[in-house]
Amino acid sequence: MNTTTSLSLAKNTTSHFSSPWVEKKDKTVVVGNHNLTIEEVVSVARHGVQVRLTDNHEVMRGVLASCDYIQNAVESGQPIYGVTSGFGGMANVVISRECTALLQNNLIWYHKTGAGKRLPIADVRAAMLLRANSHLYGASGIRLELIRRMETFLNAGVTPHVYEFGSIGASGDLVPLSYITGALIGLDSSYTVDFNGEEMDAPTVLSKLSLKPLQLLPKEGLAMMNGTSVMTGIATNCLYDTQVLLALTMGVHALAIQGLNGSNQSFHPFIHTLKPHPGQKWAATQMLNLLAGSRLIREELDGSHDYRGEHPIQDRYSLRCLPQYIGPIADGIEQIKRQIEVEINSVTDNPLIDVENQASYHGGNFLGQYVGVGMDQLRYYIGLLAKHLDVQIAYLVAPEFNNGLPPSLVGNRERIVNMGLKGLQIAGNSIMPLLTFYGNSIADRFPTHAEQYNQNINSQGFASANLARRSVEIFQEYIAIALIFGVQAVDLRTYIVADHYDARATLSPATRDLYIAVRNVVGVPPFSDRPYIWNDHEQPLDEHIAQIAADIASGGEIVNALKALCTGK
Ligand SMILES: N[C@@H](Cc1ccc([N+](=O)[O-])cc1)C(=O)O
Repeated sequence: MNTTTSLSLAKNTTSHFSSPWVEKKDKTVVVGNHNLTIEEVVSVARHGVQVRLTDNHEVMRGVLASCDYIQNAVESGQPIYGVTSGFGGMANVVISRECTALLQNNLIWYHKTGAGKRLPIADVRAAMLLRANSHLYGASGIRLELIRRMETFLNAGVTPHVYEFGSIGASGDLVPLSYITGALIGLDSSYTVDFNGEEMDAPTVLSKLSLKPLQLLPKEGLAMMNGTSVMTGIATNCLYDTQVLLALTMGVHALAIQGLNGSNQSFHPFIHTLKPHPGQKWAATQMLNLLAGSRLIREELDGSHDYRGEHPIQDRYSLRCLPQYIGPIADGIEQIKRQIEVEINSVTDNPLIDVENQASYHGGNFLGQYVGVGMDQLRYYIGLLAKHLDVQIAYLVAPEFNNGLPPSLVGNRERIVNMGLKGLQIAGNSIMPLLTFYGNSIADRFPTHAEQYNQNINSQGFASANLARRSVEIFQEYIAIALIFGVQAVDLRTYIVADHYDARATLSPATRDLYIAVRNVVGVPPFSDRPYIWNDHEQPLDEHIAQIAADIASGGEIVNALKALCTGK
């Protein structure tokens, strides 16, 4: 078995994400100490960071003792759900000792009902890591040999094919996890995997890893499948990406405020200590940092304010109320993060074995409601962020409100046939409603008759997480569009303030890095004699959107430009 085979995830991954701020050092992630972080999961899922099962003796002893407990229970004919009984709504069926192993292998087969597209590799990798972590609490009655197979698969770059439909998030992710289990044990050649970019059947990949097909023992199939690991893996990746997108949203607003010649007074700490929600205070502080040193804003932290001709004496709400609007979103994302961290470090299985007291308990830790509700909320927050950006873009393009910028941010006004960013705004307008639509909940829409009325309450957590992945992908495109508006606006404002178009000379230091990163990524360096976009026929904006979105998705230059400011809220 070669667990050190180097991975080439970049070339074969079907994931649309890459990790932005995860430390990409060659650190091994140790599993089983009950303290996995979101960043560690992402580093394994996306960057092929190696994993190692803990060598903590207590942990290992617990795993062995839980297996012994099951063996004794089978031998003594104890009635235990899913060990000596049938499953779900057929749990009244008594399973004889002779049939207990067959029961587990059969469980995998009849859940071979996945449908739709394959999940991204990064999500399945996260799922395997979390399943192994769950089992190492020693409450599941599953052999170390089987847990080690997940370590081996992860380190060798073997990723089972899992499908996007099949889980109601009630008994955890029975169907998706059955595909992982079938591949781990080499149940049949119809279970297939991605092996560093090559498609292969499970028995073949096992032989390449010098592993033999495994027969499941009592409880093992159930222990593998009865949990939230797939939806939680997806949710972890989505949550991580959303934190980055929140930071980028702040960066876009900081560009827009400078483009609009907005005031920094509304971010004064005096205001926010009088309404001290953590998210609101965070947003105000971030905005002050993002705007510090700018030549394009109204510097009014000293409390000054002047009449502004025909314009109102204070900024409109999308600027002035930014901390109050973004605050609850930032707080909400923090709350989801805490819940996902607990879910990551949980035993999501049933029945659970208490080796110390030689007892087992029938319960429902496999129910993915925290993930279902959390991912519903995540998509809702993304929709709210998009709505705010859409308003800011509208503000930038309207000459009635934008404090002297050209209509639709036209670059070359000498050329009459020049419509500026009109088409770009329309493209953005086509995306924002989708994002608020994706903000609809799914946890409250469930099939009431699921599985003979056994799973009659269910989370839809897997569907919710899959929708969240899509929402994140769409939001990445939307932020790309918003960044183009921000960069063009600050160039045009620079011309008003400094008589040239090179905004590097006028922007705050914090947003200068972001501005330069965008210009680098689209391959249009700053000029002093023209803004980013000059004539309509000179700029392939669709290519620019794609380049920026790809950079964001891969955690590139644009994301790194905001790293110092927006981590560690
Ligand atoms: N999550 C279920 C496990 C389970 C339910 C249903 C089924 N099934 O096959 O319907 C299988 C397994 C429990 O522990 O009660």
